[in-house]
Amino acid sequence: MNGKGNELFPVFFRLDKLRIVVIGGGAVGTEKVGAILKSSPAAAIHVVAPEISAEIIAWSKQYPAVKVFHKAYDPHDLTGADLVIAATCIHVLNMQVQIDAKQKNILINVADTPELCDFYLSSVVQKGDLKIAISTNGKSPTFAKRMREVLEEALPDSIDAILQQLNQIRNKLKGDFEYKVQKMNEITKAMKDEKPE
Ligand SMILES: C[C@@]1(CC(=O)O)c2cc3[nH]c(cc4nc(cc5[nH]c(cc(n2)[C@H]1CCC(=O)O)[C@@](C)(CC(=O)O)[C@@H]5CCC(=O)O)C(CC(=O)O)=C4CCC(=O)O)c(CCC(=O)O)c3CC(=O)O
Ligand SMILES: NC(=O)C1=CN([C@@H]2O[C@H](COP(=O)(O)OP(=O)(O)OC[C@H]3O[C@@H](n4cnc5c(N)ncnc54)[C@H](O)[C@@H]3O)[C@@H](O)[C@H]2O)C=CC1
Repeated sequence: MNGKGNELFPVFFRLDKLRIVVIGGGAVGTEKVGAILKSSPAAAIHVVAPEISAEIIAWSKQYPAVKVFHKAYDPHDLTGADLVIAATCIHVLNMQVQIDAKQKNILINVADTPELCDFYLSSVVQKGDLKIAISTNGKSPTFAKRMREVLEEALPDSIDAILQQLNQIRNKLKGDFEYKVQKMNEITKAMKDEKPE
């Protein structure tokens, strides 16, 4: 393996509780906002740019927490933000947004400069409540996209039914933590042992 491999730590944000500010509303801004809304339709997203795509405008009408601001960036746009995505076509402007965000201790993704990112977006596989995030450590986003397609195809939609059943069992289990761990491990053992045909 090349170097130390992928050292990113994946987490899953509750975006209904956080505000995201996206600077830039062109092709990449649209791709990022679309990816966020696909996973988290209740995400509070402010998009700031002189030109904002028709798709983002449509989303701002469809999703109550998406707001658009037709204006050039200024640092006040970051007020109240928990996460920022800098996705303008102007490299020095993206760098300035990164400096401003760091000064305010806000986590930032700079679309054209992975080195300046505090976090990357991932490819996302979803089957009901099951969600799998894929990262290539920035090495090949296209590989991440293809891996998503492979997993979307390989995992049956019915996998969510298993998850729902396990949740029902989990909620009914009486006993201490150790007992629950042991019981849930027993019930799910076949998932690990069964080899696909
Ligand atoms: C580092 C990262 C930071 C971040 O943006 O978060 C980043 C950076 C960059 N992407 C670039 C290009 C492309 N990005 C995509 C697509 C996606 N990019 C996404 C994430 C990430 N992209 C993060 C790392 C993720 C990882 O670990 O792999 C995905 C997974 C999630 C999402 O964006 O929602 C989404 C797929 C979603 C899906 O379909 O499942 C495509 C393919 C396409 O659009 O079809 C291309 C063109 C082909 C190619 O380059 O491969 C460029 C060069 C720009 C230029 O050349 O000008 C940079 C900058 C650089 O690398 O310098
Ligand atoms: N991370 C990723 O997945 C990818 C990143 N990129 C990078 O993303 C960058 C953006 O590319 P595109 O979206 O295709 O450009 P674009 O030209 O489609 O959109 C640029 C956006 O920036 C806005 N903008 C310009 N001046 C501004 C200002 N002063 N304040 C606020 N917004 C301003 C414009 O109004 C427009 O909405 C490029 O540098 C490209 O290298 C490209 C592909 C994928």
